[in-house]
Amino acid sequence: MASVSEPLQTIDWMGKAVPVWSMKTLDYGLLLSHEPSEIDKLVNACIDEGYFYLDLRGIDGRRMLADHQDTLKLMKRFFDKPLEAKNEFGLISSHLGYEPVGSRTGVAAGTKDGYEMLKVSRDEIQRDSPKIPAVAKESGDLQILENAIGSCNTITKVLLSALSDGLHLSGAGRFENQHRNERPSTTTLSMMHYLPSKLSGPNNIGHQKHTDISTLTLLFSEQWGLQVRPPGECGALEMGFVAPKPGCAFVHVGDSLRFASGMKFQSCIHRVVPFNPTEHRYSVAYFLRAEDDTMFVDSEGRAITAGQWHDEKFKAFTDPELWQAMAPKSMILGGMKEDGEDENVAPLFKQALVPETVLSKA
Ligand SMILES: O=C(O)CCC(=O)C(=O)O
Ligand SMILES: [Fe+2]
Repeated sequence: MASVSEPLQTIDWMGKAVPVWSMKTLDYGLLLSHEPSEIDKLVNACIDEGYFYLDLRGIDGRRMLADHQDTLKLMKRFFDKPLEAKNEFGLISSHLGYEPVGSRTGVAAGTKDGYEMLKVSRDEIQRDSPKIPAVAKESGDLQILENAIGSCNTITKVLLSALSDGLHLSGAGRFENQHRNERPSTTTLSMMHYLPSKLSGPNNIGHQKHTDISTLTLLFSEQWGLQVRPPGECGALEMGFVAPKPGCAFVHVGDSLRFASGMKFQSCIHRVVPFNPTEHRYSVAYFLRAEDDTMFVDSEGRAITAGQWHDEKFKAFTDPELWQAMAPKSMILGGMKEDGEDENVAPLFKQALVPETVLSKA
């Protein structure tokens, strides 16, 4: 497998030099015009890395960047509200509703996650009275959410269409045809707020290592914290940061697209660490997922529907750490292989967080 994958640079994080991995940049306008060389570059990014930047600064994508800024303002207002208001409906289903901090496993051994999350599904936003907490339904909010979901949906379908061209798929075999809006799916917009460690406490840290369930993930974050393990010859390489890039979104290939490509494409192995434990970090991920009854063959050779894969993996995300460790690795990492173990980051956090904890008790 040809790979990126020399780190261009390193960055100092918690007293260590950590790689900053480079990523290819794809141009949204060129993909929309079906420019052959850009389509080749896209297919190669999915085969070689399973992630890339998508440049949205041209006239076709700029609208999405504006929608994202509106979403960020909405999120900041929402996450500032009292827990009871945010949790008005709780988690209605795995892809719709509010998840408080600590609902899943964290990034360091023995911890839970360090973020709260509001999810609004594409199916739900198309209903007459979507079940969204009243504090995210104030004047203009619904329009903001609809615009963001609509923009993300269009962009991810443009990517799918370019990939179908690149793989010479036709008719019902094209990827877009398994992602029709009117068929039930778990497609959703997830808005995440990572708390500063002083507020989350030392036992709630980051976002565990995983691959996404989705077909494609369009991820917006202007702040550092996202790390990936690039695929290498013998398994994924060392975890390293990827830098936020102005005007660009991150795109991850998820398990469903890896399965649909017959394992030709890589799923992106990633996690989130508190790059700066004193800051609030906000990120927005649109998970484009296949229609629930789409059939795949997973990395264990099982025939499975997109709906079933989603439910099994969502359960694995929320299972206690011990159960997760006992489950086949093909679940959390979608069958992607790793070269060696990740360093256990727990001791780094212990050192860094103790003074904060002591301070807050003083
Ligand atoms: O917050 C981020 O930057 C990434 C979140 C993520 O990996 C996910 O929600 O699947
Ligand atoms: Fe993810």
